[in-house]
Parts: sequence; C-alpha cells; structure tokens
Amino acid sequence: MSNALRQGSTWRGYRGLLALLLVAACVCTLAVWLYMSYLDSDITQTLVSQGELVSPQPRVFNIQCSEDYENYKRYPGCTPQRCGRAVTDSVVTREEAQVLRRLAERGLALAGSEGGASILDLHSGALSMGKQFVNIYRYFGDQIRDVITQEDLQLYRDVRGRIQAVIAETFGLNPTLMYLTKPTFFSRINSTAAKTQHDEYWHPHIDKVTYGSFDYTSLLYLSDYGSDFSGGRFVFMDSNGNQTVEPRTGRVSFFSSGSENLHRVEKVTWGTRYAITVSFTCDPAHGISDPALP
Ligand SMILES: O=C(O)CCC(=O)C(=O)O
Ligand SMILES: [Fe+2]
Repeated sequence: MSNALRQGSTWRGYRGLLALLLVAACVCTLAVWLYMSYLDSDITQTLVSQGELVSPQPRVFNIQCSEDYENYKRYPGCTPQRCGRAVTDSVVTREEAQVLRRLAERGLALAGSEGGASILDLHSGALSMGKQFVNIYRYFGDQIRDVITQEDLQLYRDVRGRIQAVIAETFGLNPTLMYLTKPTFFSRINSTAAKTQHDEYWHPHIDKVTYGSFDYTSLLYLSDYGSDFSGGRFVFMDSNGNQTVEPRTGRVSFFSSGSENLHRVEKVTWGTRYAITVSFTCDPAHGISDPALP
C-alpha cells in the first residue's frame, strides 16, 4: 500500500472515531440534562414529618433573604435581616390546639363554602357562605356568643403572643415592634371540588405579595396529616426542589413572608384539615388588634 493510501484510511478511521465520540458526548449531555430536570421537578424532601415531635427548641432552616427586601421600607428591629423557616411543636399544646379546633368546627359549622375551602376570620368576622362571605357579627348577632366564648378569645391572644415571641427569638427581632396583621383566619379544607376562586388554596404564592402587609407568616395546625386528612401538606417550593411540612395538631410553622418562601398547600384528598393563619407586620399602620366580640 502506498503511503498516501495508508494515510487516507487512517484519517477516515480518526474521523469515524471523532464522530462516534461526538455522538457519545451529545447523548451523555442529553442524559445529564434529562436527569437534572427530572431531579429538579421531583425532589421533595420532608422538612418535618407528622410523627416527629419538634421540642423544646424550634427546628430552624436559615435561607438567604430575597432581593425584594431592598424595595421595601425597613423597620429596624423587625424587618428581616435573616430569613428562613422554622417549625416547633412546643409553643402550643395539643389540648390548646384541640380547643381552638372545636372553636373552628363550631364557627365553620354555621355556614361554609360550597367548595372545599372555608375560612373564618374572627377579626373581620368574615365567614365563607356558599360562594361568598358573610359577617358573623352582623349575620348572627348576639347568638355568636354561644359559639365564640371569651375563653376562646383569651386562648387566641395567648397563643398569638407566644407565636410572636418565638418568631422574635428565632429571627432576632424585638417582639414589641411586630404587629398582628390581617387577615388572620381559621381554615377548613376538605376534598370537595372548588366552586369559586376562593376555594383554590393550592396555588403557589408569596404571602408578602398575596397579602401585602405580611412580614412573618405563621400557621398553627389543628389536625393531623395522615389520620385526619391526606394530601394537604405544606410545600416550600425552592429552585432546587420542594420541602414539605406535615401538619400535626399543635404544630406551629413560621417563616419570613418574602419570595424566599414561595409555597403552596397540596390538595386535600380525603378528610378535613384545620389550621389558623396568624401573621405579623413590621408596619404599625398595618397592625390590627386581637379579635374581640363586638
Ligand atoms: O394552611 C397552610 O398550611 C398554608 C396557608 C397559606 O399558605 C396561607 O394562608 O397563605
Ligand atoms: Fe401562604
């Protein structure tokens, strides 16, 4: 074989190998990309499960505050310097949560949404009724005193105060510079199909955007994931995956309300889920007083 011929076939061999390598590299890249996007969409970690007891200290997960805070007015002693999320089972006892749950049951039994999500806001008096809301204080007048007692309201105030204290301690805030803000409400969720937008509790959202005044959100759970209901886990949606909190009677979950804590609630698939949303603002102008009977 002449030299030129030999060189030509060697070159063709190289070209073939190169093409093969290129195809292999492409396939590898595609596989890695598919795997990464699969992981991205499917990583769900349980932050705290229903069966655990987080006590005596809250379990705290620090996260970087979002840049949104640069656009908000700062209130020293309250505006988040540190952001994050935390869960504690030692701020509200199971017995206290059961008293509040019975209050929620009695209140919501007065009416309720036609769809699967009803709320009762003791501060404004708003109660879901059919496809809308009524004001319990106007609609039921003095009869409401049979449903909501002074002891219930005292318990709400106590619990609110303790939640405020644990949030302040966890995030290094001055509790006297945090104010309860609206809406503060009991929620009852079951698996009935939504009838109006008010029933669509499962959409991902940022509390600071949805509610405006919120700086710190807390949720007090009044029923148990797995035994009272299924679905209905709380989901923090992070860019690298989801983290869930499983509701447990008496469990308090709290977090900074900015976009670092995008979240949603899974659809409830059976049973009934009760919770209370208790939130705080740093802006005294958005503060409200504790719920009281008129
Ligand atoms: O009930 C929950 O777990 C969360 C509700 C919620 O995200 C909200 O009220 O903004
Ligand atoms: Fe929320």
